[in-house]
Amino acid sequence: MDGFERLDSPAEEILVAAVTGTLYGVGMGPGDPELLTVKAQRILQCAPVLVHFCKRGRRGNARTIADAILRDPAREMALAYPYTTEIHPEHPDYVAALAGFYDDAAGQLADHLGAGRDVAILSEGDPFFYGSFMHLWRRLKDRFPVEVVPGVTGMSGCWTRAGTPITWGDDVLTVLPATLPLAALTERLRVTDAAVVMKLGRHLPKVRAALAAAGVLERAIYVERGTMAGERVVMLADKADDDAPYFSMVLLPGEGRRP
Ligand SMILES: C[C@@]1(CC(=O)O)C2=NC(=C\c3[nH]c(c(CCC(=O)O)c3CC(=O)O)Cc3[nH]c(c(CC(=O)O)c3CCC(=O)O)/C=C3\N/C(=C\2)[C@@H](CCC(=O)O)[C@]3(C)CC(=O)O)/[C@H]1CCC(=O)O
Ligand SMILES: C[S@@+](CC[C@H](N)C(=O)[O-])C[C@H]1O[C@@H](n2cnc3c(N)ncnc32)[C@H](O)[C@@H]1O
Repeated sequence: MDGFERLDSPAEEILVAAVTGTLYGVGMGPGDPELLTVKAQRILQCAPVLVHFCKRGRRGNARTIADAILRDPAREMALAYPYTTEIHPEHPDYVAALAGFYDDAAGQLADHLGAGRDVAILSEGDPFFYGSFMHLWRRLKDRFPVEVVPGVTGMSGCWTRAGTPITWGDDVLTVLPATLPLAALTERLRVTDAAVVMKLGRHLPKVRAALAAAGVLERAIYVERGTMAGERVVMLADKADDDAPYFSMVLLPGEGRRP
C-alpha cells in the first residue's frame, strides 16, 4: 500500500493522497531506553497520538521506557486493562470485559486514523511477541495502513543481563507461559534443551515444581525486571521465596555443542 488512492478519470489517473493515518506498533525494548531503536524514537517524536497499555492505577512499563523522550502529555492516551489478575482469564466475565475493552479502544483509534492522524501504540519488548498491540492490530489492520517496528524482546534483555548465552549448536529453545498447567510445563521442560518461562507472577511455585520434576532446577536463572529499574538476577535455587512480579522470567540456558 503506497498511501495513495488511484481514481480513474477519462483524461488521466488522478492521485489523491489518502486521508487515513497509519497505525504504528512500536517495540519499546525490555526497559533500558538506550535499547530503543532509532526508528522507534523517530515515530515517538512525530506521531500525533501515542497510546500505551497499563494496569489500573499504574504507569505502564512501555510508557515508563519512553520517559526520556516524551514531553507532551496532550498527545497521549492510556488504555487501562479492566482486569489482569482479579478474575481468571478463562472466566466469561474476563473474556467479555477484555473483548469490550479492545473493541472500544479500537473504535477510539479508528476515529483518529480516519481523521488522518497517525497513531503509535507503545509496546514493551516486541509488539508481535505476546503483545497487547496484537489485539488492536487484529481489529484495525484491514481498514488502515499498519507499520510494526520490532523491538528487543524482554527475554533477550534478560539473558543479556544474566550474562548467559541461551542456545548453542543444535539446541532447541522453548518459550513457555507460566500460566500453563504443571503437567504441560513439566512435559515441555523434559524434552527441550533450553527454555524461557514468561509471565511468572503468582505462578512461580508451579514453575519451580515443574523444573524440579524435569530435573533441571539447578540450571534455572530467575530474572526480575531485566534492564529496568529494580532489576534482579539470581539462580532460582538460591531464591528463598516464591514472590515474583508479572515482569519476571526463568531462563534455562542450553548446553549444546561448543567446539
Ligand atoms: C490474565 C493474564 C494471563 C496471561 O498472561 O496469559 C494476562 N495478564 C496477566 C497479568 C498482568 N498483566 C499486567 C499486569 C501488571 C504488570 C505491572 O504493572 O507490573 C499483570 C500482573 C498483575 O496484575 O499483578 C499488565 C499487562 N498485561 C499486558 C500488558 C501489555 C503488554 O505487555 O503488551 C500489560 C501492561 C504492561 C505494561 O505495564 O507495560 C498484556 C497481556 N496480558 C494478558 C494477560 C494478555 C491479554 C489477554 C487477553 O486479552 O485475554 C496480554 C495481551 C498478552 C499476554 O500476556 O499474553 C495475567 C494473569 C496471570 C495470572 O496470574 O494468572
Ligand atoms: C505480555 S508479555 C509481553 C512480552 C513482550 N512483548 C516482549 O517482547 O518481551 C509480558 C511478559 O514478558 C516478560 N518480560 C518482558 N519484559 C521483561 C523484562 N524486562 N524483565 C523480565 N520479564 C520481562 C515477563 O515474563 C512478562 O510476564
